[in-house]
Amino acid sequence: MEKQKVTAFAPATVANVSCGFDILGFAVEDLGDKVAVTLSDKPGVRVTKIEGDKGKLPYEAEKNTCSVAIMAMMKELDFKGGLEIELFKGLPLGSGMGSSAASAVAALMATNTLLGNPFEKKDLLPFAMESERIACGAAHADNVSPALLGGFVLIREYHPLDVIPLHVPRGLYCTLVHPHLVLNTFDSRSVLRRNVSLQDATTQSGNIAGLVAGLFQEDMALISRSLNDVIAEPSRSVLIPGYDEVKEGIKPAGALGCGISGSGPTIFILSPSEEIAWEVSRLAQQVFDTMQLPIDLYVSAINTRGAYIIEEEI
Ligand SMILES: Nc1ncnc2c1ncn2[C@@H]1O[C@H](COP(=O)(O)OP(=O)(O)OP(=O)(O)O)[C@@H](O)[C@H]1O
Ligand SMILES: N[C@@H](CCO)C(=O)O
Repeated sequence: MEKQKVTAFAPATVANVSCGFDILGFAVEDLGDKVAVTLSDKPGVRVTKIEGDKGKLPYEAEKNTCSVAIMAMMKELDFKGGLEIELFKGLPLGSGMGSSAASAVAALMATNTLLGNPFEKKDLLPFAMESERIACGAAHADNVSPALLGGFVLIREYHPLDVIPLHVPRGLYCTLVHPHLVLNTFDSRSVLRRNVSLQDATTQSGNIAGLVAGLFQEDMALISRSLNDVIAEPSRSVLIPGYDEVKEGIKPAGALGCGISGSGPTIFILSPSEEIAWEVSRLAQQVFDTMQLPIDLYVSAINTRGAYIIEEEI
């Protein structure tokens, strides 16, 4: 029987993971956006409801990442019908937790199911990337890929797109420290140096290769040594108060390392156990209490499921 309305969820994601600028990301559990898509007799795509955004997100179909992604999909399918979108934001905007990506991926999952699954899950990625272009000016895939597929995902190449799911080591936990600041990805990209020295390119390549090997070998010490970013972190960390203090405090407590989640201001910390992930969250809280800057803290295993359907209504 034909479905009329489908609701989907897509999780928060940590892009870059230090050394993997624009080419690596992982998904987080529980936190995320929900999108419901309903068939309509009126042709075209409309955003009819947005909750949880404090009135900040656009209803115009050409500006909201949900509708931009769906329109890219409809164009590919030559689908001329009507769709209505309801967005329930669980993620803060401009947080570095892949907020724009989660909306787009949830919208695509719901629409794909509503239309009878014309695409495999991974084939939804190009449509989600179009929405990132609208959100921040660059069609980067390091949030949308893990939001869709779950786990750690490597984008080996963009042209043509070559997306590689990686192994998730047992016991790996993540702490997210979200200072109450807004950093738009567009602005955080504009502070990046346009050129990278040969030495930095070599260092970064060694670390990304080491990180990928460390994930597959479940070698926590190798993961720890590889969490080092010489390309984006030096320009961006100065925009995040408390970043250096958190970085300094967490390793003696047993964490593997930390970095800027996506374009910030959220800081991600990787730990080899849930216990250590909670311990470093308390350390981060102390750092920000001293500065009297409010934060939200999340402790999560790595989400290996990615986006999923919550409900189908007939
Ligand atoms: N459905 C949507 N959800 C979130 N942001 C959206 C949405 N539609 C449009 N936008 C726009 O995208 C921008 C938010 O994206 P931005 O990339 O800054 O945040 P983010 O996704 O949390 O960060 P990051 O990509 O670093 O994880 C805002 O300018 C917002 O208006
Ligand atoms: N790779 C992107 C991720 C944004 O979340 C950036 O660092 O700008």
